[in-house]
Amino acid sequence: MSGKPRLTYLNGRGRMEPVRWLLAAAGVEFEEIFLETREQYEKLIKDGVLLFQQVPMVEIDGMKMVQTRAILSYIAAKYNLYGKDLKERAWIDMYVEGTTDLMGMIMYLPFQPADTKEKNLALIIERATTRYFPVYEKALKDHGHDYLVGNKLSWADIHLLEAILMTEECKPDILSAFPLLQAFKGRICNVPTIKKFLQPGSQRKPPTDEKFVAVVRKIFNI
Ligand SMILES: N[C@@H](CCC(=O)N[C@@H](CS)C(=O)NCC(=O)O)C(=O)O
Repeated sequence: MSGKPRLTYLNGRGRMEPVRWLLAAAGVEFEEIFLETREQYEKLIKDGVLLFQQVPMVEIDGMKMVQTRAILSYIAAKYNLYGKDLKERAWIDMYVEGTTDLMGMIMYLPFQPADTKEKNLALIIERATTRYFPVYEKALKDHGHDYLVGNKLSWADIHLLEAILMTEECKPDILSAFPLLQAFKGRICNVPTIKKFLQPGSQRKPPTDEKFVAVVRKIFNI
């Protein structure tokens, strides 16, 4: 093995995308193994590689880590993106859980039946603009710094930018009533490692399409 973290998942966003974002923002190169068939997934289970028979799985520092949240907090702590003390960590956790909830709604949208999609899209837009974004807008205002927590880039900023870009894919002008989030987006997109990740040809994955939905259904029998 090269020493680089190795990510095992499907060739799409899903639950692995925040891991790709965090590693890329930390400036860490990583390798990826893409599951394309049910057989590949079953072999990993048979070989005892997946603790709970689920992916994402990330090989890092001699561990085969599963559970997205555990993977992300390990990477955040390892690369100094997890605050300077317990209180900063608690704030980062709260902000990240908020963006995780919002991104979860968006992640499931392409898997929903056509007749409920429109209703759920409207709910995502409502939740983003009335529940989640006001919190981050106020946090930036009250805090008065360029970042959500402390005066330094953290996992919370990286996760929020990912969520902003995902919600803009649902509604391009979704930030129109949030001037501080617009400025935040501009700043964080310009962090050199993130800027690189946002360029075409990076390991960032495109929005989930019908083809990817079909692969997910085939591999996980859903
Ligand atoms: N709590 C786990 C959930 C992982 C999960 O549901 N993974 C899906 C793919 S995105 C999976 O492996 N599904 C197969 C199964 O649960 O049997 C995490 O956050 O990583």
